[in-house]
This record gives sequence, structure tokens and C-alpha cells, in this order.
Amino acid sequence: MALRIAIASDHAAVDLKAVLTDYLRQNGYDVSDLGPPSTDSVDYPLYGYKLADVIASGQADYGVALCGSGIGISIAINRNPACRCALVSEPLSATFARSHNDANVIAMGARLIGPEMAKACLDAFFSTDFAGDRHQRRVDQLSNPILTKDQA
Ligand SMILES: O=C(CO)[C@H](O)[C@H](O)[C@H](O)COP(=O)(O)O
Repeated sequence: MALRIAIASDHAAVDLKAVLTDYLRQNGYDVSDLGPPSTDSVDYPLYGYKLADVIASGQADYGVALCGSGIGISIAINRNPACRCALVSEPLSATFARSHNDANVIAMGARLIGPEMAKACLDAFFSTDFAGDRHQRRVDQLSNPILTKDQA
């Protein structure tokens, strides 16, 4: 079965969202576009929370989150404990986000990078497996901040 990817943005990244949605579909992914449908101004937290809910409920395997800088929507998504959202602007960070952090959402800024760089980041993200081992322990600690915070 194809990987299920949910994609969401704010108004600043609607055009990039369309390009990346087509790109992912051409590459065989099952993509759900959570909006918005136009470049009318919207608030990035609303679309970040919507995407996070879809990841948390298991309706999608991975998320792609876009806003002007990628910062606001990634902050919103990381408020949901089911999400590990990594903001990237080049492919090596996207690779580490998967291999070390087991990120399940990739965020990018449409006002910072162009479509070809964004596609290269997606390629790196979706072709990299989580490395596990010591990284699994650290990812587990991210899921348990209360239990973990006094161990340092
Ligand atoms: O980058 C963003 C949030 O981190 C947003 O996409 C917007 O670019 C930013 O908030 C500015 O929004 P504006 O209403 O388009 O000026």
C-alpha cells in the first residue's frame, strides 16, 4: 500500500503545496491535501493543528507542512505529542530528521526555498529510514519529558 501523506500550508505556501502535491502523487504516494484551497489569508496554527490531528489519529503516515518560513506551522505541529516535525531547508537536514529523529512531519518555508530544493528535501526525507539504536532511546525521551527531565 502507498504511504499516506497529509499536506497542509497557510496562504504563503499554497502554490508550493500544489507543486509538491503533484510531485508526491507522481511518485506514487497517497496524498491528502488538507488545505487551504486558495491564497486568501489564513492562520497557520489552524492548518498545523489540522495536520497534527491527522497524524495523531493514524489517518496519515507522514505530514508535509508549509508556511512562509516554515517556523510557525512547525511550532504548531510540535505541540501535538504524536508529532515530530522537522523544519528543513536543505536535503541533509531532511535525511537527519528521519535517520536520527524519526521525524514524521517535514516542514519547509515557501518564502525561503524554491520548489526544486523543496522536492530534493522530500526525496531525502522519504528515502531515509530511522536508524534506531541510541536514537530510539532519545526519541523515547522526547515522548516522555516529565519522566526524562531529571536524568541529565
Ligand atoms: O511564516 C509564517 C509563519 O511562521 C507565515 O506563513 C507567514 O508568512 C507569516 O506569519 C506572515 O504572514 P503574512 O500574513 O503573509 O504577512
